[in-house]
Amino acid sequence: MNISLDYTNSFIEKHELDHIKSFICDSQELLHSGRGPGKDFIGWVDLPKDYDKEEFNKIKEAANKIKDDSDVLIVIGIGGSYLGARACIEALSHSFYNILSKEKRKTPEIYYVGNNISSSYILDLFDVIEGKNISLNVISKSGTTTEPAIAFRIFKEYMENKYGREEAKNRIYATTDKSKGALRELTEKEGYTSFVIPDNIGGRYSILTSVGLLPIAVAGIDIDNLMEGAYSGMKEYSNPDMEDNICYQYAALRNILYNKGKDIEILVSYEPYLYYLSEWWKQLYGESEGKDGKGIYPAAANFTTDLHSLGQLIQDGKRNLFETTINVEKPKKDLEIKEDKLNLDGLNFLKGKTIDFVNKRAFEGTLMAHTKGNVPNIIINVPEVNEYYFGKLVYFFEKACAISGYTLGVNPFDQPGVEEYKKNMFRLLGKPGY
Ligand SMILES: O=P(O)(O)OC[C@H]1O[C@](O)(CO)[C@@H](O)[C@@H]1O
Repeated sequence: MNISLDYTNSFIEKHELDHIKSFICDSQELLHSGRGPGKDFIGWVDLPKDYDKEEFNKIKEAANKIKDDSDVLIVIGIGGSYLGARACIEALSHSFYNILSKEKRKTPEIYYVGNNISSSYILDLFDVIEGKNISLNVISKSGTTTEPAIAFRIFKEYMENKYGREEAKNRIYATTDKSKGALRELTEKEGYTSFVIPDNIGGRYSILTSVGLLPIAVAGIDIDNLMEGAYSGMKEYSNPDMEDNICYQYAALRNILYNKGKDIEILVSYEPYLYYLSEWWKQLYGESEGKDGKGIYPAAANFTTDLHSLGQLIQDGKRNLFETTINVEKPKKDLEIKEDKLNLDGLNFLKGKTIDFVNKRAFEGTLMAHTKGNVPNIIINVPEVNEYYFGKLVYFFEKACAISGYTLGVNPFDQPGVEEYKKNMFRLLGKPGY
């Protein structure tokens, strides 16, 4: 059992892969030699082996304390300081995690703030957490991002009013740079328990650092197995021979398709619990590749839901897109369809089949239809969604993104374009200096 790649429906010929091979090889050399653009942000490459074990144990201790003394964990962060934790927690926890009874869930409810600037969202959350014991994890590498900074100001005050300043300090956990930034300064001043985001790992590559791991561990997810899966990916996906490396093949296929005018990639899944994995993936690929007037637009769709909304466009619209489907081979749970005496819905032909059996036929039918509609399809088969394979899949996407970005000729580790909206917003808000 392993993650595998199927590109038999990608409309890509062998000679096209042969042609791009040397470019992929150069990209691997750039990344592994540490001489490529953005070379100061490649700490994630060896992270699954070289991670700070002391910090890792500190994360587990803090997670246990939060599990013991809190009904709710509030996670403040945006982009790479938010999406990884949420992607993992949603993928590996109950579909209705927060509203499950405490006896069944056993771990704190988890809510995310600071990922938007909606006043209604914050005020509605106050209603949800009323009367509950709270811990707060504020996550920001720069410590200056507006959305989480505003949310933290509000929730810090909330915590201090609820618990008093001393106990609030006991319940606030800060994840930030080791020495720089406003959040680090505040953390030192207040004496919060804090976690370090390594200098050489950018936000969108930080899921397997304390950024993702603390909330993930609070949700009761086994972070040892997660790292083990990532480590397996680190070893397997460093094979320089593209023919034996599915991660490099994925990077190659995307570039070939992009060069043929397919500049939208739809990441498809048939499991709603993978919704936030797609959101995480969107940031990873969007921020890494979308620059210098280039880049594939990373879109996402959840089937079969979106077959009833986007399906028409994918089947018959402009042929500028391709699909990458995450196919979960073994469902986490399954249930059988029973016979109905009246059979008014005409579904008795499915008697004895399972819901996942139907889902898989929907996948196969869609693949056939979209391929017939000239949509190139790449399939990533994942044996099952558990900690191990989730960690491995994360590493697969991270490594493929770096290799794909270098092959595209961009620096996959910067994001200069994100500053533009901030400058305008600050000027409109009257921030000094803008
Ligand atoms: O952790 P920080 O510094 O608050 O940054 C959050 C996010 O903002 C960005 O810097 C820009 O969107 C992302 O790269 C990053 O993931």
